[in-house]
Amino acid sequence: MTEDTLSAWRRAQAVCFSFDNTVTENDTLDLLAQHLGLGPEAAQVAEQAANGQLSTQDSLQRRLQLLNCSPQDILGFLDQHPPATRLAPGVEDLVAALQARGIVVYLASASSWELTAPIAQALNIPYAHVFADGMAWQETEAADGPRLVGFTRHEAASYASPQAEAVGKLRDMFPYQTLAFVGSGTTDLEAAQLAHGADIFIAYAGVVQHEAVVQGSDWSVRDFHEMARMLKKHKVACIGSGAWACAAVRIVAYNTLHNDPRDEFAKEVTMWVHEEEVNGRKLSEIINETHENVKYLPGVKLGDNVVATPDLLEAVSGADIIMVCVPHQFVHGICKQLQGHVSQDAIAVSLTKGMRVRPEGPQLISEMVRNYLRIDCSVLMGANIAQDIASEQLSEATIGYTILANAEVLKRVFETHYFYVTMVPDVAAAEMCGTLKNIVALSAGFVDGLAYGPNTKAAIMREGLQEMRQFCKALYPTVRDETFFESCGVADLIATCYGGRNRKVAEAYVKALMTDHPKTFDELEAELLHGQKLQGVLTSNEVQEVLRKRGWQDDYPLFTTTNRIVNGRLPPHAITAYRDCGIDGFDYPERADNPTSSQDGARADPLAVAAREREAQSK
Ligand SMILES: NC(=O)c1ccc[n+]([C@@H]2O[C@H](COP(=O)([O-])OP(=O)(O)OC[C@H]3O[C@@H](n4cnc5c(N)ncnc54)[C@H](O)[C@@H]3O)[C@@H](O)[C@H]2O)c1
Ligand SMILES: O=P(O)(O)OC[C@H](O)CO
Repeated sequence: MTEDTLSAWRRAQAVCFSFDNTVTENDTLDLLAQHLGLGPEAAQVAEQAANGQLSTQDSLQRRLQLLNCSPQDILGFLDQHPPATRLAPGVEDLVAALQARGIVVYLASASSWELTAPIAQALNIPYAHVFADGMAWQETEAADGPRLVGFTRHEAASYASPQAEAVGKLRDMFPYQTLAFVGSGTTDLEAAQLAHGADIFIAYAGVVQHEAVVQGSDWSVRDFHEMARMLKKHKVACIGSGAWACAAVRIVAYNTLHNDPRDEFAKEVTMWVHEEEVNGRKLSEIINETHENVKYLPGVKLGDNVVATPDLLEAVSGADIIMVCVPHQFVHGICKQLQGHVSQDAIAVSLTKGMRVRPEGPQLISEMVRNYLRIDCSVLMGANIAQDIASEQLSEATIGYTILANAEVLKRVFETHYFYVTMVPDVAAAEMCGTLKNIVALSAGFVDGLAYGPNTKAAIMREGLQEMRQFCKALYPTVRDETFFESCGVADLIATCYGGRNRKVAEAYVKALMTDHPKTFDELEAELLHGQKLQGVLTSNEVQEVLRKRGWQDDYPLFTTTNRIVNGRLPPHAITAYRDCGIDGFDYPERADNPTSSQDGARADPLAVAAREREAQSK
């Protein structure tokens, strides 16, 4: 096999298998003849065909005449020869491996539909992907009931064989860039060699070996497992190495090593590290030596098969599953660097919670990845506190997808016994929920800082969820209500409002204000998170910019009140008066220099506000 053939096999978008002696380990009509006690006679006809004394069509007719069978004979045959007993060794695994990679599998049969369909079913090939003629029956005077007289080639058939017709139709119907055909007989080879036929022909010689067919093939195999082994394995790379990135990579690295029943993933997982020095050493070197990210997820072994690199392009080299998991303000810069350097066969999945605001409007991170890298991008969102997942506590997540086959691969790479993954065809809602809950987490943190009880927090979370849904629907009208009940929706909101970093820092912000030592969010982020990043403050400013530009502020009272508290325009206890967007006397006008840019992370100075409040109180 040449490099070109291997490359075509790995690129194939569709594979069409021939039937007899290819997916089955026998010729079905010969087996039927044996079942009816006519084996030697049928073998004689087959030999004449092989010697060129009979054409394929004539040999088929001769065998059917010989069989002279009834519908009951066919049913008896199917009963005694169940499909599973007739499959060629390894074909089931190969078909499953192809389908697992999103490669479409077809079956082109010169036998009849009635004999082909059970085999297709055993291989999980949908009937719509099966090409076969039906059986033609005729009442005869000599026999008591109808007899099989032929296969119903439809009148319009302009191809020499059903296999050729299948290849021709696939070419007409679908723009597959690479179509592979697998067969064992001369009609298979002819079908593949049609003008605009298959891109590669693979001779399967595990049951019968025709020298001319082997000679005419691009690749000849005796074992379907060899073809499965030659399929490209998915290689995963993670862009990011913070707390969640590491916890997620740890799952993936475990799965590629220990939980890969289809053998579809390369064992090694690459992780891009935003390089920094920790205790005088490069973090990427520490990770590669200790298999632990001592700064962002200390005490947790990631897996020996995780390879850290500070080189972004090296990280994605050869990867075809790209996880994006960096704080959202950095994704744009990273996408620009990756543009043109990512395999066009790759798929991406964003674990990042956040959005980008451009002059023309908001942009989902998945949309940005899709636009820059020109590949499909799903999202994985959910109630996923990194440390809890790293300690293998039961958790759930939601994959939002546009292409189901990609989501299915992602589900297999992420799901494990403590991490359950569901899939929804709703990228926008899943991603926006993950983004917006970070604002509500700040609101909840204010409530905690003020030491209010569960009723108040529940009220704030309820309103938060309502505004999250309203905002999603306003921007993406096709989002589905059901998505808000998935892990990415209400569950993530609950987890974040009780256990997240945004909540923690917002609580500390209030407590610091209430003592006489107010601190900025930046100071608290550095003090409490040790390098981890707070997303809620930036997101609040970004969302507020959208609300302001569209005149929607009054329609989102909790988001707006939270934003005013974050920027020091309202005191924290205004959170409980969110319905009025603040308390009379505290509703400071918008500042002209309101910092909303997510790129530089600039924020308003709440110290000035606290000073104003103290001054007002002392008057
Ligand atoms: N931590 C969690 O529990 C959690 C859970 C779910 C989702 N998320 C989301 O995942 C995303 C990533 O968060 P995380 O927890 O993995 O990270 P983190 O907050 O733990 O760490 C911050 C990361 O940003 C990196 N960084 C700093 N400056 C950078 C720069 N200029 N360019 C690129 N990277 C830089 C740091 O090296 C570090 O890896 C965020 O959107 C977050 O909301 C986090
Ligand atoms: O710690 P937070 O507030 O960034 O939230 C973490 C996760 O998003 C929770 O699912």
